[in-house]
Order: sequence, then C-alpha cells, then structure tokens
Amino acid sequence: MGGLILVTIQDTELSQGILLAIDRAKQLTQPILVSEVQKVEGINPSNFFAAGRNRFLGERFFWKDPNGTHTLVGMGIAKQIQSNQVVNRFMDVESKWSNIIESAIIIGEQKESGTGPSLFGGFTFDPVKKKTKLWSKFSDSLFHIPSYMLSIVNEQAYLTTNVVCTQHDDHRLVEKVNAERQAVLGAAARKLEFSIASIEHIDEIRPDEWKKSVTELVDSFEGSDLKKVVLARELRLRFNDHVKVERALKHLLAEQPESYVFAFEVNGDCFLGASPERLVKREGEKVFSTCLAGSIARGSTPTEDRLLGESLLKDQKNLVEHEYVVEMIKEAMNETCEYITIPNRPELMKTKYIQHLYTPVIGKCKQTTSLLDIVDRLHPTPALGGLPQEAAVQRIREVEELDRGFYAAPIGWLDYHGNGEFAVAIRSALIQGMEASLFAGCGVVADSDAESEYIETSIKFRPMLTALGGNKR
Ligand SMILES: C=C(O[C@@H]1C=C(C(=O)O)C=C[C@H]1O)C(=O)O
Ligand SMILES: [Mg+2]
Repeated sequence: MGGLILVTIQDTELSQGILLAIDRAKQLTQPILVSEVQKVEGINPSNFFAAGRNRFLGERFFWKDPNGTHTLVGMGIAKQIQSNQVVNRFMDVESKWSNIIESAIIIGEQKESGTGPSLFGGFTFDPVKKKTKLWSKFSDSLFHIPSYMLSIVNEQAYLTTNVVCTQHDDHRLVEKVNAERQAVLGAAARKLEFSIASIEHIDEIRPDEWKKSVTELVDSFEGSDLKKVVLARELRLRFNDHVKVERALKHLLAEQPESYVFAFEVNGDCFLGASPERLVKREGEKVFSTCLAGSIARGSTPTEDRLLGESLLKDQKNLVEHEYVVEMIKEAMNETCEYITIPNRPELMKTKYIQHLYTPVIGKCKQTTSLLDIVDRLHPTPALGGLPQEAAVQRIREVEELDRGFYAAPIGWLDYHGNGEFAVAIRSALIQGMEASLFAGCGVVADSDAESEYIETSIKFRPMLTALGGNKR
C-alpha cells in the first residue's frame, strides 16, 4: 500500500495546517477550512465507497462521468452548504463557497481539477413547488464538503482531507483527524460483500391519471404559447430488506458506462441515478453542454436497433421535441460564452435500454462566467421543463402529481478553482430504507400521444429498476 506510506510521511503538513487554522479561527472568530490533497495508489472507488458504510453511512457520495475522466467519492461532512433563497439560490451557494475558500488553508495543491477542496450536491427541480414528505430530508440547495474525498482523475488517484477548524478546537483535533484518516484508508483495502434486497411490491402511481394529464396537456397547447412541457411520473418500490446502495451502484457502473453514475446520501436517504444527460461541465475556460431529447427503444437485433435509430433521426415529433432544447441551450450558452460550436443536426446516443437524439455544445466561456452561473441560466432546459421555460414550469407545478425533489435537477461537483460538472439527475431513484421511488418523464409536445409517452417513461424506469433487482429483461 504505497498510499499508506505516503499518507504517513505527509501527516506533519496536515497537522501543522490544522494548528494554523485553529489559530486563524480564533483570530477571525470564524471557522476555517483546512484541505490537504495527495496522490494515493491502489484504491478502488467502489470499494472506497463501500468501506465508508461503517463510519459514514448516510454521509457519502459517489460520482463518475461517462468518460471516466472524474470519479469522485466522498464521505463524512466537513461542512454543508445550503441556501434558502429561491430566485438567487445558485449564486448564493457560489458566494458561500467563495467565502469558505477565501480563508481556507490549502496544502499539497495538485494540477488536476476535482482534487483539493470541492463541493458535491445539487438542487431541487423547482424550489417554488410545495414539498411533500417524500423529499423532507433534502433542502432546495444542498452541498457537502466531504471530510474525505477520493478523486480518480485521468487515472491517477488523490485523497483530499477536509477539516473545518473552529475557535473552540485545540491540538486534540490533529490526533483525531490523523487517526480517522488512517482508518478510512485501511478500511478501503478490504473488500465487502452485500446481501441483496428483493423487490416485494411495485406500485405504479396512478398511470391512468398520468396518461389523462398528458392528453389534457396536448389539448391545451392549441391557442397557447406553450410548445413543450415535460411530465414525469413515479414508481414506488417496497423491498424485503434494506436496499444496499453499493450493489445498485456497481450494477449501474457496469451496465450504464455512457452515463453519469451518482449517489448522494442525505440524512439517511440516498438519491441514486445513472443519467446520460450532461447539463454543463467547466474545465478552465472550456465549457460543454448537451442537448438530449427525443427517444426510441433499442432493438432486440442489431438490424432492428439500427432501423429504430434511423427512424428516430427522421421522426418529426422527436426532432421538434429536440429542437426546442437546442434553441434554448444555444441561446443560454451564447450569453455566457465568447463563442460556441454546435452541430446543426442531432446524432444518436445509445444506452442499454434507450436511444436519444443528441447534440453536443462546446464553448469558450467569458472570464466573468462561473459554472453555477451557467447552471442558473440553463436550469431547467426544455429537456426537463419545457418551452417557454417559465410557463412550462408553472404548468408542471399545476398538473404534475409528483414531488420531483432532486429528480430532473442539476447534480454534480465544483472545485475551488471553479471547475466542475453538473448532470441532469434523471434515470434516478430516491432510496429510503426498505422502499424507493423511481422517476421518469418525457417531453410532451403538440404531436404527443399519451400511450407512446407512457411507454417511453416505462423504458426510462428500466435501468434503475434493473439495478435494484427488478425487471431482468
Ligand atoms: C425526463 C427524462 O428524460 C428526458 C426526456 C427525453 C424525451 O422525452 O425524449 C429524453 C431525454 C431526457 O432529456 C427522464 O428520463 O426522466
Ligand atoms: Mg420524448
């Protein structure tokens, strides 16, 4: 274990950092973040996540992007960032983060993004919609600075340790942190197995009412400004045992390599997903976004699959559904970028159970534009909300029964240099002990048919349903 040796060598630096931070906390009478990052070897991210169960159950997160450029696994909460603001929540989170970073002591700086002090978390879809019990554990804007974060960036592993020191701390904190970190690394070397919880019951929440709401929505488009509204629905699952997120994660990592695989534990619940949809990524001045909308099933043979894909690329209803997203994202990206590049027709993105129309966007962002600024401008895109944005969100508020919570909203990470990435949290589930809610929606346009949209959402449930042990097809 080269990692362990390295950790021991650099203990002194972290220890000195903590003592310095305690002094600074006393002087400034405010908490001070100390963050130390170093290279480590031989730690598998899934094992690291699983090993956190004993000590940090309920305080972990997992993130892997489709290319595997960044895998981030966090555990423990050094500090939480929340915002009660509605209109200004993205900028509020950003300014709280900047305040923490301004006074922070950062040790062992690395050149890779996603190492060192970073935030992981997300936002609810609509902070105005009345909340139900379902999402009571999550606040509208919720981020964790983890106590420990493993980052695998371009195949190199790093361990970041974050400690928030207050004026009431003393040298005993040094021993506590060093011992805990040693235990965290030690635990990650052991391999754990988890029992499988089986699904006992699946409750499809009011499918007929949902179809009726799609039909009514379509009828209401005529003579109104509304062009597209995304309507979602829910499956509620009951298991014979507590769901082990570790197993579902491994399953998603294996079966959904084209997707963002994420898990976010909050107050005993876990929001889990494998989303193919990037909202925005920032790496230096480069920004990337994705237009994803328009869907068709995968074929059971290569020929059928190709024919389905070709028909999707020509299908007017789906092309219109997609074009609304392109128009809006193009406009938002143009506002925040010096220039953007965007192909003029979509290609196909295929995941295990579904294929989509896909248009990638690349841009060079303006100096003054931050990642959360772009998130703010984009969310919700017409892929999850509709067009025009405000009227669509208002309609969802009125007609959708579901409490979306974090579903269909931005989830991701942000480092202290302002680099980071947010996905749109679809193909997701909220795990609650022996129960879970799964979410899926679809873009309703003038040419939508309730039955086809129903089938489309059924396909979108499948990756998560399979990962949780159901629907083996
Ligand atoms: C809303 C979802 O997916 C979105 C809707 C799509 C569509 O209607 O064609 C396609 C991709 C996503 O942007 C979901 O998976 O829940
Ligand atoms: Mg669709």
